[in-house]
Amino acid sequence: MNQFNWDSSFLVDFDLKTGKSETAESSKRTLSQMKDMYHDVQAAEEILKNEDPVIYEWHELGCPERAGDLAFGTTILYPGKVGSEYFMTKGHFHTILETAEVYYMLDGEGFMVMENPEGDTIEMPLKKGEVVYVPRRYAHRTVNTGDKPLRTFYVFGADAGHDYGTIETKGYHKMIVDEDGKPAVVDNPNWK
Ligand SMILES: O=P(O)(O)OC[C@H]1O[C@H](O)[C@H](O)[C@@H](O)[C@@H]1O
Ligand SMILES: [Fe+2]
Repeated sequence: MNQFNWDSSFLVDFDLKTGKSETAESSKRTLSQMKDMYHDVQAAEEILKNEDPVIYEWHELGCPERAGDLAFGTTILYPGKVGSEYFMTKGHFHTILETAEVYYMLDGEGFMVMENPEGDTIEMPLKKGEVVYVPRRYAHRTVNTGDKPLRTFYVFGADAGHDYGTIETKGYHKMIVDEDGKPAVVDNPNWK
């Protein structure tokens, strides 16, 4: 569904408090759809016995995947943990690896966890009012270390594409866990 004319101008609503939009389509990922991304599989199974929580939702405009266009929207990542690991997005490389992205932090606190194919990693702490620049070639995942939703507004080159497979099979080098009530960056023992 594409209700916007990307060859003309248009206006769209985004509520910069809630991150929600009346117009943009919303999609969600629940724990059952991404339980294998978490380190503590047993903790994930325990939660899923009682409920299948929404981990995050995002609003997008169905931008065509054309070079030169800009895709943008918002993501709302809910607070919570699976074992000691904070709720996070699935994360992806861009299929066109040389595509950067910016995220403006509307609310909340957390980390942008990034890594490139060479294994260089960046764990950038984020708080409300900051813009994080995700450079070309870096996979990116948002982690919510706070107790309220982490809300971001994002923009990236629309032809970038999403490569989920690499992260699904290899995982990330680093993970963000709760250590005595504070977020800590640790090596992911499951990294392949
Ligand atoms: O693609 P995920 O890692 O699941 O995150 C979901 C969405 O969140 C972000 O805001 C991105 O900019 C989107 O491109 C992405 O599809
Ligand atoms: Fe991206």
